[in-house]
Amino acid sequence: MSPLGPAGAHPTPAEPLSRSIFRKFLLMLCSLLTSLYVFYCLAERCQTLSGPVVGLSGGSEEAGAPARGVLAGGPRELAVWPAAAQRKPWEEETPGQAVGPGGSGAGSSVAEAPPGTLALLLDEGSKQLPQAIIIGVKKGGTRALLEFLRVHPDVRAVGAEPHFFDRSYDKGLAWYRNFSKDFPTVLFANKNKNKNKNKNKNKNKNKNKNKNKNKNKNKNKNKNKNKNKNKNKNKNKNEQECQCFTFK
Ligand SMILES: Nc1ncnc2c1ncn2[C@@H]1O[C@H](COP(=O)(O)OS(=O)(=O)O)[C@@H](OP(=O)(O)O)[C@H]1O
Repeated sequence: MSPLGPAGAHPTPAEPLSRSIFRKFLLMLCSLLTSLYVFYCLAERCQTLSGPVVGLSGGSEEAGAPARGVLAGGPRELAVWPAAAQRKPWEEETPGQAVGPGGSGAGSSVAEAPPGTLALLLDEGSKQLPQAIIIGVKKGGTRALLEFLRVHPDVRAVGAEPHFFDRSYDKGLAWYRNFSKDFPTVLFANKNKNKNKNKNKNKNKNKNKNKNKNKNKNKNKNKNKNKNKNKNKNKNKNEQECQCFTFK
C-alpha cells in the first residue's frame, strides 16, 4: 500500500521528527526562562539584603532605633549595635575630612556606597578607622580576647603595632587612617616597649633586695628608692594597652 498524503490519517515519517524537535525546543525554552527567572529573583534578593557593613550607614536611623549593622552569621550580641555607638568622638576633630555618617573618613567608600553593594564585599571599607578598641592592663588577657574575636569572619584584626596612641598621636588621624588602609583592624600600643621596661625594673628590684640583705647601711635611702620604685610599679600597672579592631 502506498502511504497516504499529508491530509490523510497516517502521518509521513517527517512529521514525528519535526514534533520531537519542536518539543525539545519548547523544553529548552522553558528551562531557559526558568533559569532566567531564578537569576532575576536571586539578584533582587541580593540587592535587598543588608551588607555586613550596613551599620556604617546607620546615620539616618531614627534615634533609639537599632542601626542596620548586622554581622552575617554573628552572635546576637554582636549582631546589632546602636547607631549612636558608631559615631566616633574624633569625627568632629577632623574638619578637613569629609566624615561619612558611619565614621569613615575621606577615601572610605563604605560610607558612600549604598548598602548591599559589592563595594562592601570587596574590602573597600578598609580605610576606615577602627570601630572598636580593646583596652586592658598588661597581662590582662587582651591578646586572648583579640584572638577570640578575630576568629569571627566579620572581624578583621591587624597584627602590627602602629603605636599611634603613644608614639604617633601627633601625626594625626590621617596618619592613623592611612595605616589602617592596609591593616584595618587591630592596632596595638605600648606593649613591647613596656614589657622590656618591666623586665629591667624587675632585675633592678632583685639587685636592690640582695643589697639590702647584705648591707644594713643606708636603710633610709633604700626605703626611699623602694618607695619610688613602687610608685613606678603602680604607674606601669595603670598603663593600658590598646588594641583596635573593626568589623568587615
Ligand atoms: N582566659 C584566661 N584566663 C587566665 N589567663 C589568661 C586567659 N587568657 C590569657 N591569659 C593569660 O594572660 C596573659 C597574657 O595577657 P596579655 O595578652 O594581656 O599579655 S600582653 O601584655 O599582651 O603580653 C598570659 O599569661 P602568661 O602566660 O603568664 O604571660 C595568658 O596566659
